[in-house]
Amino acid sequence: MTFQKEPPHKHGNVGRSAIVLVNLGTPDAPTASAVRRYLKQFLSDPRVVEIPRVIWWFILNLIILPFRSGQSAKKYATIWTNEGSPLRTHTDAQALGLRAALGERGHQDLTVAVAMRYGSPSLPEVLSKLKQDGADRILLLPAYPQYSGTTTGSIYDAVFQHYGSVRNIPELRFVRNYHDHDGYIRALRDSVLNHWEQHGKPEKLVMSFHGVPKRTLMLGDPYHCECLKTARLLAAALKLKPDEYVVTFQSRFGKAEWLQPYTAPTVAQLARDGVRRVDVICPGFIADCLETLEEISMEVRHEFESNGGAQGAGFHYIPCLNESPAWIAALAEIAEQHIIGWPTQLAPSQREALKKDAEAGRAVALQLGASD
Ligand SMILES: C=CC1=C(C)c2cc3[nH]c(cc4nc(cc5[nH]c(cc1n2)c(C)c5CCC(=O)O)C(CCC(=O)O)=C4C)c(C)c3C=C
Ligand SMILES: [Fe+2]
Ligand SMILES: [Fe+2]
Repeated sequence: MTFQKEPPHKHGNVGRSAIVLVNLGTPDAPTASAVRRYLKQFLSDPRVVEIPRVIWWFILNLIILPFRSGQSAKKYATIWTNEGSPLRTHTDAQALGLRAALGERGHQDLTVAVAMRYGSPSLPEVLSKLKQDGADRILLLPAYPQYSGTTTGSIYDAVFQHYGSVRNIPELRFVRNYHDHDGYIRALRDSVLNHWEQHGKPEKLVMSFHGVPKRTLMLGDPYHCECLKTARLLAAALKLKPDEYVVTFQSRFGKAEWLQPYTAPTVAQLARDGVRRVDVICPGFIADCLETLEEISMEVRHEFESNGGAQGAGFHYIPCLNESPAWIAALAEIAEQHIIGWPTQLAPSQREALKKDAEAGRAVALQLGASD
């Protein structure tokens, strides 16, 4: 193991605190080549696909990437905006909102950055940049309310791997989950109630979560339990009776069994059963993306309508929390609960002292021949 060359430690420099909002990632463009690059990195992660590496290499490179890249690119094209991928723009907006909300709570000495697990801006590049900027306390805040080894676990992997070659590692803290956090549940409840105030209440609320292979549940992944707990808390907050909502799992990939019941067939059955109005919410996604805007709002809507559901007004997709004020406030609460003890609330005199310390540190470093 070789460690990166780093400037000498700046004696007396208290350093900065930072929060990194980490989301899954998205292609750089809605083209087959950009989607291929993204899917290759994503689907090569052994946390995401647990098939022996050699076998999977052939399936991925000879079957999945050649066929899926073009198909997925067409889907991405239907949701792409002038600003780019919705997942990326919502995550950026959330980080800006979080920075402002924490500032209002007195945490002015705090950087908020965005990183993506796959694609850009990558975790290693963001963590390196934070180090250059003098951050020596970092909170990693995954954009996943429910923990899964396939998502949250993989972010942890990437962070550990990055620091494996770093000599002077910052203090690291990780948010593991917030599937039952009051602020998150309240933000979801408000979003549903706002929708119902404008459009009336449906006969059935479908709470659709991204699926994972059923095998991961059997092997100890807590994701399924955490989804069910979120659903139960949201139903209670909305005072829903058990027959007024259903929990489903979407985005199945491959031939193996995934968590059931599946979203699309469930919604089709509701239409065939004569349910006249269905609302779908995706509480596991905090930012709208391909899986919500295309799969739910287009494909699953089509399932509903082509199985006898009312055209147009019978199917409603309730958007993700995105940058809604209630969600930004909840994010700030979640972050604040994880940065206890960090010097982020500085009085002007303390900030002045910190600056002097940093300057003194720079002077020492210069005497030692450091370049910055
Ligand atoms: C192949 C296995 C996959 C697992 C396991 C998986 C878990 C998982 N994913 C999310 C969140 C998102 N997934 C998104 C897209 C997406 N997911 C998979 C596959 C698995 N996901 C693929 C192949 C894709 C790419 C699109 C496609 O080709 O169909 C997205 C959207 C990204 C975007 O750019 O908009 C999100 C978000 C979670 C939360 C999760 C497990 C809990
Ligand atoms: Fe996924
Ligand atoms: Fe469970």
